[in-house]
Amino acid sequence: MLLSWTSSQVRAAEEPLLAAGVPLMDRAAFALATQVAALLRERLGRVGGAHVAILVGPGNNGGDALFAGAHLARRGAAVRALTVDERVHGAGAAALRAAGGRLVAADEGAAWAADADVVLDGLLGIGATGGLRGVAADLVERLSVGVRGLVVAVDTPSGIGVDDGALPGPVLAADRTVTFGAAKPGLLLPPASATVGQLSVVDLGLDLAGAPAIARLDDADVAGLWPVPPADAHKYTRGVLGVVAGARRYPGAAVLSTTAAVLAGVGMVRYLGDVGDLVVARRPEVVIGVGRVQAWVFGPGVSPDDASQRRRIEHAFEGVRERGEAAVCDAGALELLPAHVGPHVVLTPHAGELARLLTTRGEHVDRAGVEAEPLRWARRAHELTGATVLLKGPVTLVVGAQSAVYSQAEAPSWLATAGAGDVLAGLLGALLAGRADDIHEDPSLAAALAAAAALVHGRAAHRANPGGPVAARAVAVALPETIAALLADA
Ligand SMILES: NC(=O)C1=CN([C@@H]2O[C@H](COP(=O)(O)OP(=O)(O)OC[C@H]3O[C@@H](n4cnc5c(N)ncnc54)[C@H](OP(=O)(O)O)[C@@H]3O)[C@@H](O)[C@H]2O)[C@@H](O)CC1
Ligand SMILES: [K+]
Repeated sequence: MLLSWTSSQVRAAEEPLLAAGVPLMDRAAFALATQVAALLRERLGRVGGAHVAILVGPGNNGGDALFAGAHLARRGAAVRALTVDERVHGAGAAALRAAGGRLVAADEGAAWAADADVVLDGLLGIGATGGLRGVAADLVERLSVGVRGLVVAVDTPSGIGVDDGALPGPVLAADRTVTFGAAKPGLLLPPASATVGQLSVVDLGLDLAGAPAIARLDDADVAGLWPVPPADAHKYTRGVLGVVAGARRYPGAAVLSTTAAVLAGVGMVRYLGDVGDLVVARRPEVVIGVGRVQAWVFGPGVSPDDASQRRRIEHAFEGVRERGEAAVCDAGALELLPAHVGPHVVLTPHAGELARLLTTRGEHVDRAGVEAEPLRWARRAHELTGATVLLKGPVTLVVGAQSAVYSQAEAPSWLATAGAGDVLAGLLGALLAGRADDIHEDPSLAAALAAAAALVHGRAAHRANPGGPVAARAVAVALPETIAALLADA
């Protein structure tokens, strides 16, 4: 599991080590230089003679970059540091000069940086207040037009909202971010997370206190959460999922959500709706009609003005309230959500649907507003409804009980396709049904399961067609192998 910690938590953990004389900056800079040298060897076959540009801000972030530059200069790289402020980390600048590197003013070095093999962005780290200003902002705007080489961000892409993932000004998008001590929330949160590239965390031996801000599950976590049937399992002990989905106008959503649930390995799926004939023709495992269930999927392909589906969903919500059945509330069912539910109900809106849901509850926000501050609005929806909220997007965020926040970024952009949400709903429903008793005991588990479903959804899309277009049905079909691979590697 990747955990992230706020800048003040990181500073608090650094303090006792710095007081004890632990050379944190040396460690950070050495690890950074080692990674950059490896990238140069990969790209050019050598470090000697490579052109390395360093963007140097006024604080310790610039210091890290200068010391890393000194290491690279000693290995034969041609290193130029572009300064944006009169203040420059003194010892770092001296080390770079002693190693043969040069310091130049930003406007003098910008063209050289645009053509360098690697650009190290050490303008700002956790000391950033607001977006980049002045010369630093001008330099980044100029380089954002295009740099030939790789961009490596030092600790964070300079100028992101380190704790909230905001993009308050220009940011040079990185190919890789080498972050020190611990990941920071802004590296995992949209929209800033889109500027991070590949994330690498350098362990500085920090003893981080308090709860981490945001988590990202990995494959082993998901394998640990998966409801693997014991030897004496039968279909009812494995969980029964009720699915209220689809209509004559939207039959595909019913087929896709039930298919995903069956292929994710639930004990049984009961379908409620008007297209049972089509569902059974595609998935003969599905049982039509009412009966006892442990969890529900409401909403894929349901219009709120469909009176019969509406009745079924409203009736089923009584079971959710009275018997604590877990539920996925998706698409059309979001408009049928009762005023207040518990975290065992997982909402799965995209940004536009979340904006609508919030608006009906008195908030003033539109789709663009949700996209600019997704964590803020997912949190708000959790506070207002009591539900666990899974906000779909290029990065999926989950906010649940006990301040749980997850950020999952496995989905390829190809997964932004019709029907993908129906597959996610069915897959998540299968997980909720399979762990219904545990959710009963601890409703905050629903958030971890929602994050797990997002990871599996993304992995299944990769497996269905690595690096290329993928149809929703193919994602569902890839689920059994994807889950088996996760469990085998655990
Ligand atoms: N702590 C440690 O032991 C370790 C820390 N490490 C490293 O230190 C980094 C943190 O260093 P830091 O605290 O010096 O802050 P940093 O990010 O360099 O920026 C502060 C400077 O930027 C300026 N500035 C602020 N906002 C601005 C803006 N929008 N636009 C323009 N300028 C702006 C601000 O100016 P001021 O507001 O004071 O006028 C101030 O001068 C951390 O990210 C990691 O890389 C590692 O070596 C491991 C050990
Ligand atoms: K930086």
